Parts: sequence; C-alpha cells; structure tokens
Amino acid sequence: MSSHAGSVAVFCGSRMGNNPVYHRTAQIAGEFLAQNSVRLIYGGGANGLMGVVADAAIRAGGAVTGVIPDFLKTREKMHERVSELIVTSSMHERKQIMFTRADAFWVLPGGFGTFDEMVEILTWKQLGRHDKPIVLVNVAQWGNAVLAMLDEAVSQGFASANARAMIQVVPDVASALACSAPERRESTYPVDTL
Ligand SMILES: Nc1ncnc2c1ncn2[C@@H]1O[C@H](COP(=O)(O)O)[C@@H](O)[C@H]1O
Repeated sequence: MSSHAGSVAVFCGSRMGNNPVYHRTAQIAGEFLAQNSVRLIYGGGANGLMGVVADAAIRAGGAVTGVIPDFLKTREKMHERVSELIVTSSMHERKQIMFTRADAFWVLPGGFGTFDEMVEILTWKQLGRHDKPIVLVNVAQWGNAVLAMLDEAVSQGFASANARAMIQVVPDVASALACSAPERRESTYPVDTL
C-alpha cells in the first residue's frame, strides 16, 4: 500500500442527495478504501452519504475512524460500529483531528458542510499549511457549480491558477485513489499554527 495514502478523509453529504448514483458512489468509496487497506476518516455520522461510506467500509472489513462533535451526536446520528470513534468538544477540534490524521482528502457529493470542508482544506493548502492531495470526485457532474466558482475566482483575479490546481477533479473513485499517494508528508503543519 506504499503507493497510496494510509488514510483518506472523506467529506460528503449528511443527506443522500437526489441521484441514486451518489449512494452508489459512496458505497464504492467505502469498499474501495477497505479493499486497498486505506483507513477511512470521516465525520462519524450514520446519516446520508456519510453513513453509506462508513457502512460500506465496515462491511468490507476496513478500518474506520469517525470524528464527531458532541453537539452533533444526535443530529447526525453518531455511528456506533466504527473501529474508532472520537467525540470532540467542537467543530474546530473535529476538523483539526480529521486534518491531522488524513494523508489525503476526497470530496464526494454533499451540501454546505461538504463545501465548507473542501474550501477550508483547499485554502490551508493555498496558504502552505499542508501539501496533501485533495480530490473531488465529480460523479454525475455534481461538483460543476462549485468548481465554476473556483474558476471564476481565478478569472476575476482573486486566486492564482496554481491554487486552483491544488484540487484535482476526477470522474470516479478508482481515479481518486490513484491521485491519493502521499506527497511531502513532512510538510504537514499542526492546524494551531494557522
Ligand atoms: N461549518 C462546518 N464546518 C465543518 N463541517 C461542517 C460544517 N457544517 C457542516 N459540516 C459538516 O459537514 C458534513 C456534511 O454536511 P452537508 O451539509 O450534509 O454537506 C456534516 O458532518 C456536517 O456536520
């Protein structure tokens, strides 16, 4: 497994979305990580696509770390069957733990929370706080609008083309794994230096 990440943080929806392909993609992501001995790090809920990824990874015998803030335990239905469950006192702590533990980040279909997580991890990379792969799985073109927003920021002179290139876009999960080899591990920084 040396050519792949040892752990991948998956950002995705706490809802299922309207297209059945999103459910299938989340399932494939969980299975794929497990089959490739890559630990899944995720938000710790059993709801929506987040729950689907975790369930699929668990069923396939994979290692799963869920990281959930105490205030979301009920709302996002804390997953009881993950291999490791971390309950944090805040969203900030959740993000810090997910960031520190992941070797790469996958963005699967999701809503505002997913966008927040994606943009934050991208801006941390832009600021030189890490050099871990960030991969958006653009199944069914779900991410076109958010990608257009990034492109527009470059067109309008508010972001560099280099920063835009810090997020890779792939059509499916298999391609995401191929993009997730660790880059320069030593260049990861603790979030509290941000
Ligand atoms: N502001 C947020 N920062 C980090 N994570 C967040 C935030 N708001 C929601 N989230 C989490 O993201 C996932 C997915 O949310 P969706 O809105 O369904 O995409 C969920 O665990 C939220 O707690």
